[in-house]
Amino acid sequence: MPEKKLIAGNWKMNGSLEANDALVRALVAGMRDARCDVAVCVPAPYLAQVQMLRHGAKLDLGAQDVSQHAQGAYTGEVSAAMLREFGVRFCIVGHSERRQYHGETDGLVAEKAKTALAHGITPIVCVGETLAEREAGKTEEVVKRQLAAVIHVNGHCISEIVVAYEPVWAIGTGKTASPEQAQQVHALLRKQLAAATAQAERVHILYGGSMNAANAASLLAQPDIDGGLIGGASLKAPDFLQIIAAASA
Ligand SMILES: O=C(CO)COP(=O)(O)O
Repeated sequence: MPEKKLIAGNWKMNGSLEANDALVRALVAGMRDARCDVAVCVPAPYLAQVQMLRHGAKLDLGAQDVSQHAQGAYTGEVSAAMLREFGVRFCIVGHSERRQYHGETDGLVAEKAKTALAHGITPIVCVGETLAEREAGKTEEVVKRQLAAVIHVNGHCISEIVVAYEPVWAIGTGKTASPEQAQQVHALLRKQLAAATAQAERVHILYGGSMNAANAASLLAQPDIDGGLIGGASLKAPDFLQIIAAASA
């Protein structure tokens, strides 16, 4: 497993100048002793604000999506080069909300991951099954297919990605995968990475889906859970700081 765990907040479409200011100041003040890596993935209009607020702190900046195109006539899109100008280190790609509401396919997600890597941004590649897929016994098939698309496109630099296992049925529902359920899938993903790179042990595989202050420690204790991608609980500084503390233990 990687040397340090990674705790990444996904703010989704939440925040305001005022709320972000209070949240980031509280995080920066509260995470001085963190022994894990910490990032917040913020809505694009707030990148400049958070870049300024985090100045000098160990808090890394992330985005929630990136265009697969370099530049040009793509109204509404944000390029990887633009993200780099704001000091973005991570970018979520293929979140289930983008797959579900914006029709993102495995192929598109792989293109986005490739574009991010080409610009020195670490893609946080999200995979995960829906409830119907889990109940049909298709969890393994689905996550393998989603990860395979990214491995296939990225080839040799696959060890530079972060993978996030986010079972769709656990996102924003308060239903967390049990540590054993999550570990089972994480171990499968690790094995799949190991078939593609000798560096699979270095790759962070994060768990996401109703991770919170109460359940973080037991999830993070699993051998193949190298951190978390946290939605709701990343919007409350005390909760997010408790998760950071659990990952620092
Ligand atoms: O989708 C998620 C992170 O990307 C998880 O969201 P919640 O933590 O709100 O369930």
